[in-house]
Formats: sequence, C-alpha cells, structure tokens
Amino acid sequence: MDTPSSATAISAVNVRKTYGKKENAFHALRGVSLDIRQGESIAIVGKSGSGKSTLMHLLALLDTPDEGSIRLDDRDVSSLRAVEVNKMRNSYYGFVFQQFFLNGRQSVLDNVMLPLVIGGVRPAERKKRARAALEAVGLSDKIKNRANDLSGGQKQRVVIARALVNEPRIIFADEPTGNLDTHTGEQVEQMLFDLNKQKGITLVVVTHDPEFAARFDRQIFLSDGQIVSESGAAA
Ligand SMILES: Nc1ncnc2c1ncn2[C@@H]1O[C@H](COP(=O)(O)OP(=O)(O)OP(=O)(O)O)[C@@H](O)[C@H]1O
Repeated sequence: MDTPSSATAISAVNVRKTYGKKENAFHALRGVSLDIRQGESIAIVGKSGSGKSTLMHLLALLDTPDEGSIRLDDRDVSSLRAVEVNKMRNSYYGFVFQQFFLNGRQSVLDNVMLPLVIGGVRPAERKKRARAALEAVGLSDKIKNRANDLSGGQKQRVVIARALVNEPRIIFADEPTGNLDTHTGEQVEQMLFDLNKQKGITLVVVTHDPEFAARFDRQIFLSDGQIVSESGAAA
C-alpha cells in the first residue's frame, strides 16, 4: 500500500474558528476547506499563529468549528452524539502531540496500553498488542521501564507506539520532532513515513521544518487562518 486511495478520510468544509469575544475576538481560522484522502501524508505549514494547531484540533475532533463542518465517513461530525465522536476518535485516530504527555510514573507498557483500556479491549489482548507496537518502534527491551527513565527520543517512540496500538486510520502529529536532536528526529520521521507507506495510515502533521514538510505527499500553507497555497504530488 504505497499510494493514497481516492477515498476521502476526512474533510474540513469552510471551517471558521474564533477565540474570545467582541473586541478580544481572534479569528484563528477564516474559512478553510480541505479534503484529506485515505493513505496520503499531509503537512500543515505556516508561521507561528497562522492557525495550524487549530486546524489540526478540528480535524482530530478535539475541538469544534464555530461555522462550517468536519466530515468523517461522509457524515457531518456535528450531527453525532459526543459519545459517538469519542468512540470514533479513540478507534480511528492516533495522536503524537507534545501536550499528550506520557505518565512518567507508569511503565512504558501501561502507557502504550492506555488507548486499548479506553477502548475496552480485554487485558491479555491489550498486552499482546502493546508489545507488538513497542516492538515496531524498537523498544521491546524497555517495556518494564518507567516512562520517566527514557531518553527524549525513546519517549517519542513510546508516544508513536501508543498512537499506533489501536491500528488507527489516521495519525495526527503536532511538531513530532520539535524537541529532538537531528539524528533522533530523523528516526522518528522515518518511523511515521513507514507507517504511512507500509500500513497505509493517513498522516497529518503540523511542522515548522521545511525539509520535513517537503517529504509529504502534500503541503498545505496557512497564513492568517486561511489556506494560501498547496503543493505536492497530489495538489
Ligand atoms: N484558546 C485560545 N484562546 C485564545 N486565542 C487562541 C487560543 N488558541 C489559539 N489562539 C490564537 O489563535 C491563533 C492561532 O493559533 P494556533 O495555535 O492554531 O497557531 P499555530 O499556527 O499552530 O502556531 P504555532 O506554530 O506557534 O504553534 C494564535 O494567534 C493564537 O494566539
């Protein structure tokens, strides 16, 4: 599976998002439309404050637009009940976000099993799947370590293992290599692209790094809350 299919994974349709009210209102997204195809890799780029994380949070169903809609499986997400949205987020999505910290006192294995606990997977099965995910990121020898006792790059690999343990359709990553040294950052990048190319997992990443962005099928450039240009093979 090395080419994106024509099926749409998720769409934003003319979404707008404003933070604050009246004279303090800030229009973070001002009418953004975007179709993300199943299996493609897409980088969202733009200056600080351009609305990248806001767009990512809407696509990831972590926040809701003030206007416009997010469509998943051809359904307007706003028409679904919260419990259904939570279920979809947990089963379809994996997250590599810096603010989604690991629990440092828990073992690496427990951290990776968390999405499966939330998803109600039984204990023997979740252990098996978490071990397989940790093996995929080369951390089989660290499963019993406390998450605090790992290097930055190892922690990021645990986060990736946690993101892929529920076999998501889409992985969302916000500056996944931001805090890593060049070599470790490249390993983490490669791991994400391998998941995209080998397993067909759609990859949506926010980054400031132009070299990293250039490796994606498509780059979306945001400025002042609007898409100002797109480039890449699929554009
Ligand atoms: N909760 C909030 N309340 C008020 N303003 C906010 C909030 N979240 C974001 N903003 C503002 O919305 C704008 C877009 O923020 P966003 O985080 O989407 O930008 P970004 O492109 O991801 O920036 P960065 O690259 O610095 O992370 C910024 O000006 C920010 O200050």
